[in-house]
Amino acid sequence: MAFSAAFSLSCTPQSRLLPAQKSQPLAPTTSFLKPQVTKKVLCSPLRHEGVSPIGKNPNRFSGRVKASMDNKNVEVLSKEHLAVSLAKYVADRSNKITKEKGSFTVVLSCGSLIKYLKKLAEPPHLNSIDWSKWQVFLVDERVVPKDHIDSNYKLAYDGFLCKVPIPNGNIYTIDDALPAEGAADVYETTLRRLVKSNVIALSSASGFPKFDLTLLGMGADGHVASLFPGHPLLKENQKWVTFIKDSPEPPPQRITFTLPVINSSSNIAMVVTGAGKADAVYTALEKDDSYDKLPAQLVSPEGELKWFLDKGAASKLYKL
Ligand SMILES: O=C(O)[C@H](O)[C@@H](O)[C@H](O)[C@H](O)COP(=O)(O)O
Repeated sequence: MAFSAAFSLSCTPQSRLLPAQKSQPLAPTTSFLKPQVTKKVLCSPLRHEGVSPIGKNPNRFSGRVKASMDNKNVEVLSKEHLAVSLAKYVADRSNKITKEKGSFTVVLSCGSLIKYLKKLAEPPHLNSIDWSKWQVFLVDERVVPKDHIDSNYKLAYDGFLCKVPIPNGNIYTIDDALPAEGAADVYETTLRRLVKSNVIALSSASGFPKFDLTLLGMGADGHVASLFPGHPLLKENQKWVTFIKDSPEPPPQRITFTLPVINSSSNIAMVVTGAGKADAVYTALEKDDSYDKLPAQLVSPEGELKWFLDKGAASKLYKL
């Protein structure tokens, strides 16, 4: 089969059965954040939930800090808490949607996102999620062999997928024997077949496939999937999956879901960490009216959009 559900790869089969790692106690690193008053602040006053003062200093808190910007759903957390909160968010949706429709279609981007999924592979989520109902897709993939260091599949498999009991046949990867055009066409054909067989829903609003949950990272330039700022692919509105041969970030050849497919999702979580992304986060969350929008600003799902940020990524939103 050209479009393979691949498990022929580097992670040893035994690793699927390894007991989950013992979770580390959470470090009390998150400080109480004050709204920035020196520039236009679109966020309502910060709410802090479940936090408690550290020692005698009333301005230092452990736990999580929540912000709500207009209607935007944003959580600012320490990296460790981010992984905990993201796992709960994914598990809640998995449990609810699996109960409702008997399956859960999940789209993953790669990069640093994968390491923040680690808590899903630990109790209680490891045992409470019905992994057999997961159908997993990659929002973009580099056109390299699946065992290549640049392969998104390899990253996702080694970092997450091989640690949870998702059936081999439910993970959809590119045909790495094909050039970029062919790999994109075959991936789209597979999505169309899965829509026909009701594995993937179709959005009645857009006519594009409607995944239950899309988990996205964002580059420092504001790119999502392999949709880069100013690139003509951002305007693609017919294809479901397309290709790029001049990616500004290596490797140059990739396939990617198009924006209408991403935006047809029922739920999207943007998971962004690091101070190097603070400018793009600021633009994406606070500059609704900019003319030349960043790809991340164009992410607007039919359902819910939630941002998970660490303090570094949120540092232009608030004065720390
Ligand atoms: O293939 C890719 O390059 C990824 O899918 C890409 O879209 C990634 O998600 C972002 O670049 C963020 O990556 P980081 O979180 O590692 O910065």
